[in-house]
Amino acid sequence: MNESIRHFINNLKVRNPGEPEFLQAVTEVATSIIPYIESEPRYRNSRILERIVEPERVVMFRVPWLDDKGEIQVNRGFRVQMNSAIGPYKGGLRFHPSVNLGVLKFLAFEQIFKNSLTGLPMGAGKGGSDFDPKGKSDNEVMKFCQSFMTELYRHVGADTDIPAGDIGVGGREIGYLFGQYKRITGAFNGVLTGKGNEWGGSLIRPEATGYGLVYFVEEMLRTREESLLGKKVTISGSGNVAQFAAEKCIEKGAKVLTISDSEGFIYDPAGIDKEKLEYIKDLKNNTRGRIKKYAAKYHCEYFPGERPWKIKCDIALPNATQNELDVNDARALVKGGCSCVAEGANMPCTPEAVAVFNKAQVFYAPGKAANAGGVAVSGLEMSQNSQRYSWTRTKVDNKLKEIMHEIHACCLKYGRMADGHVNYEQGANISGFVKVADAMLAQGVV
Ligand SMILES: NC(=O)C1=CN([C@@H]2O[C@H](COP(=O)(O)OP(=O)(O)OC[C@H]3O[C@@H](n4cnc5c(N)ncnc54)[C@H](O)[C@@H]3O)[C@@H](O)[C@H]2O)C=CC1
Ligand SMILES: O=C(O)CCC(=O)C(=O)O
Repeated sequence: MNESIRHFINNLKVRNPGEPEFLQAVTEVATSIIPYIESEPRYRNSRILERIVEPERVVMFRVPWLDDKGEIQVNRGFRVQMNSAIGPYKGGLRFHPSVNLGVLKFLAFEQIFKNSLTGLPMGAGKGGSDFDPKGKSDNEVMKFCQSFMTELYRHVGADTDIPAGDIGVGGREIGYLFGQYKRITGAFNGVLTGKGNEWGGSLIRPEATGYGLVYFVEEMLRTREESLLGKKVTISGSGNVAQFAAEKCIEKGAKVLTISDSEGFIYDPAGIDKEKLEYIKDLKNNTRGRIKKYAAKYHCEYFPGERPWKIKCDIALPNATQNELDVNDARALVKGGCSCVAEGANMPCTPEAVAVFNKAQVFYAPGKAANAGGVAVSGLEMSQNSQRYSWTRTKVDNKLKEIMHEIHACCLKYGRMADGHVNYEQGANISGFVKVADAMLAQGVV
């Protein structure tokens, strides 16, 4: 680490105590951006990096609600409005007990570069609550969402800040949040994305993050004249991203061996086929049960409390949560012959794990590039809402493919190393940074 990077990170630590995930995300970006900025005095002199790590605004609020027993529950709500240089704040809401300000700042920070990479006019934000939807009735989730939106509505808007889903926030929650926004404001507009198709949603938005991830993997494989056909894939998570990543892998002729939840993973050596995937979707989206039920139904192994990275594979797709793949997992993957890791989740690989992949010259795609398909189709949902029009499934899917292709090209542009290896992390960081930095320069010191 050079002296300027060390100095910058030390200042950051002092200003953001108790926020390890935020420090991790910024350190990763600063390490590739600072050497670039040193060769571009206009960015250095206008202190773009110092400004970009400060949220433009943070809103934090009380979320009281009544549970099914009539007892009062109190949660904490947040919205981090990180950067609006290239468009209105845009990014998901996470409902999970681990949510705190530092986690949301890391996610909002990543969103700056990701949204920029999509090529669409979207700034960056992220929000959520420490509310845990697990084990709650539909009525309780609705009560919580209504209370959450009763404060959030004054800070968001179709042209100012457009939230969407993330962990614990899917179609059900977006519906309750939208209903309450409409009730309070009287406005039916595109304030949220991930809406249902009947009320302003875009076709392909539910699929977009997982499909986009697989399109990105295909782009990487194509540089080695390879395809997904016959490849063994391990996947973590069993939520929105994992389900549709698995679906697209199966469609492309790959064999999906694992899927997981926060209690453990299943290993199905015969491969998860379409029918088994439908079972997983029903289990997770409707009955909201645990993944171990899959092992009982399909007579395969279940590993309680473990993550799937010890299973030999060609491609690994971490699709659950941050820091779920550590240095030992990375070593096990490399030893098992894995040659491609693409992040469906945000920051699932620790920095030490990424170092192992780089050293072994394994393809490694950071989430801000590989999972950008979700927010990209959210951007397309905003365009359709502005036009008061709905595009076909094929049109949205083709646009998603084009966007993933372009993001891959951006990574190549700034990430190609002297030995020919592509550092996708560096490529994504610099490419995402340049557009936002130029917009900030043009808009003066604000
Ligand atoms: N939904 C979207 O469009 C996008 C999501 N992402 C990221 O993808 C990841 C997954 O999000 P979704 O699939 O939307 O959420 P989800 O709520 O649908 O599913 C989350 C999955 O992760 C698992 N999980 C959660 N915490 C865990 C933990 N501590 N350990 C192990 N597993 C855990 C859950 O069991 C579940 O299978 C997150 O990192 C999210 O930020 C990134 C881009 C867009
Ligand atoms: O679709 C969106 O606006 C949010 C997606 C998201 O939260 C993410 O990219 O991590």
